[in-house]
Amino acid sequence: MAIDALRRGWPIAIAGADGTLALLPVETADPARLAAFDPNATAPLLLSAGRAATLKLANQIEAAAPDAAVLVERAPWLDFATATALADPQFDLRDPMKGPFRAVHIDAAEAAAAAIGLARIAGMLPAFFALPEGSATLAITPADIAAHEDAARLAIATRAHLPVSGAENAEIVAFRTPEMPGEHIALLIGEPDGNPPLVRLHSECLTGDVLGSLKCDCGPQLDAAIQAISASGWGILLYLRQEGRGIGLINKLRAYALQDQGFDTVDANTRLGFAVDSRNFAVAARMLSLLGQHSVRLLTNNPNKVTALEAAGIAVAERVPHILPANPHNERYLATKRDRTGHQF
Ligand SMILES: Nc1nc2c(ncn2[C@@H]2O[C@H](COP(=O)(O)OP(=O)(O)OP(=O)(O)O)[C@@H](O)[C@H]2O)c(=O)[nH]1
Ligand SMILES: [Zn+2]
Repeated sequence: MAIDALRRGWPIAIAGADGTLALLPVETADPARLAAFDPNATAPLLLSAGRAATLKLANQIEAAAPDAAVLVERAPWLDFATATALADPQFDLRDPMKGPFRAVHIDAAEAAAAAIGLARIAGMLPAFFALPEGSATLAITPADIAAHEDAARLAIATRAHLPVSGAENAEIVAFRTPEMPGEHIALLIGEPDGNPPLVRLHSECLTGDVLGSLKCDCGPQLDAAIQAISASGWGILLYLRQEGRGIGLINKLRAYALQDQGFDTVDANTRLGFAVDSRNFAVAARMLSLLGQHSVRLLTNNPNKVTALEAAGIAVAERVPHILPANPHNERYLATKRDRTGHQF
């Protein structure tokens, strides 16, 4: 409901333990909606720290996590067009920013943090006009927002035999929660043989998986995972609906536009105001345990996947490298993964 409202450019309110915020999303608002929401033009701008640091907003923000909340004072000249330029990095290089901007204290810190998280879940830019709101307003809570990604709420919805080109003996199992927009999928390949299954956690990548994008390694990794699992006798491919490392397709494509300007995959995420990796691998652990698997051999080059799975209660008996040949378009992306996000190549 809240995601729907934000996409339509409607204000929402979030009631946290330390206060409530009424929020109008910058991405889908317009000057008329802003005037209706904030007739006195006093609402400060809620941004994320990554975005604020990019705008050279305040020194102390450099140290904050990229997806921490920052409140920017509403200077008289900070109109809707300026707010859009602050929210959306696509014009950063073209339009030098106005300023100076000043960060102000956030009273409703829990609601502010939840708002930044909700923007990511909704696949939108993390930027809102924010007004303090009395307790009479109908508001959602941070817990309502967290429920969207609560692995414990996942359940198996249905399962069916699904022969695929790389593995004829396969079964698809679909999972969902009441809140989450997308369904996660497991593809069970082969017959259990008493050994821990060979498992691949594949995060959705529409551009790579469906269109054959050469910018990343996802498409070839998907095909190779099915082949490797099939060849190993038995195992499980989890297809996780965590497009763009959890920021959604539109935001990933915004990150690609920044990469066209020369930023790498890490800096592009930060400039947009997101963490480098927003994925929640507790979801994968929950799926495996619903499938009765508590120990796996994991196909990955990403040590964070091993750590996250183990933290969520799944033993990783072995990490099996999953390295595919580079091409001229993804060479830099793979080098960035090696040099900046700890991937082992
Ligand atoms: N935000 C963002 N996401 C990207 C980019 N390139 C690829 N992705 C996403 O990254 C995810 C792919 O990561 P994976 O291959 O599952 O995992 P990994 O962390 O690279 O680790 P491996 O298991 O070693 O492959 C998918 O959700 C892609 O959509 C990018 O430049 N920006
Ligand atoms: Zn990809």
